[in-house]
Amino acid sequence: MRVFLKLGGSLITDKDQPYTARRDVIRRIAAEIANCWQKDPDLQILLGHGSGSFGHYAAKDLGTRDHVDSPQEWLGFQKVWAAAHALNQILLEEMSAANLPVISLPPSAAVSAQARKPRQWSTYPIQSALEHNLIPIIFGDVIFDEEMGGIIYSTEDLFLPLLPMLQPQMVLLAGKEPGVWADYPKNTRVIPLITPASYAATSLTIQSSASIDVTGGMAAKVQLMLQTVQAYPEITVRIFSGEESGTISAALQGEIIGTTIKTKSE
Ligand SMILES: Nc1ncnc2c1ncn2[C@@H]1O[C@H](COP(=O)(O)OP(=O)(O)OP(=O)(O)O)[C@@H](O)[C@H]1O
Ligand SMILES: C=C(C)CCOP(=O)(O)O
Repeated sequence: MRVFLKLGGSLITDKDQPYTARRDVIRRIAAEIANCWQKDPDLQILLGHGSGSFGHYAAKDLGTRDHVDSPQEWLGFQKVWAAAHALNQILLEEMSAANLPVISLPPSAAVSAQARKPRQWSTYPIQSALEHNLIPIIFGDVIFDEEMGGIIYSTEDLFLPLLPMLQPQMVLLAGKEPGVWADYPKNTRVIPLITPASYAATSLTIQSSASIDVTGGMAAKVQLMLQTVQAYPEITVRIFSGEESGTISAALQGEIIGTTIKTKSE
């Protein structure tokens, strides 16, 4: 089984406190992944992580989401890069401490874009790492763009172009919400299943993040995941909370959890 797993910034950082990682949560998740990894030799994981109160805070202050031009903005671009990579370093430390064979393949060094569309990405290292039983890590990062100067790709933006080559069976997005709320921000009812047809037929309240965030929060996540299942109907997407112990391993083992996005009902 090949899985793309995103650890959302809302889970691995305190998104309301600048530059604050939740090390205890990251450590517990690393142990859960390690447990699944040891039990299932066929499990292949592309691990992605969001930027939470690291990259998003830097990007909000410096305005780097869609365009970089002036010398000042380029210095801002570097600051967002530094923030995103600082969080990646913490992830690497905790995953390595759990004996997971992680290898970080930073998108800023591998991807180039043109008018926000990925133009070039040498994905062979990711493919080769997966085939040789390593766990490649990618993360929301700054990207050099031939037209816009610099932009930011979220982890979900990065997952999308990798689908045709890597063909995962599942895309798991773990955050702090138990799923997609039908009645956000009242938050009394999680939507169990979203299909392209059900999404088109309902007017759901799916919005951006309540915290500082430059990549569109839940609204962008759901839209990108609908694109995912429309293009690759065999993929199952789950959006769920990784807050409770055992939820990441349950999702990795294929349990139905949170909100499922699929072309048809299960
Ligand atoms: N209908 C909804 N259901 C759930 N969350 C919603 C909804 N509408 C808006 N949101 C907001 O979107 C947030 C989730 O998106 P966010 O981008 O913060 O997740 P993440 O991927 O964990 O973070 P990051 O982008 O830092 O990696 C929720 O915490 C909430 O504030
Ligand atoms: C803000 C930066 C650098 C990346 C955002 O990626 P995301 O947290 O996956 O949305």
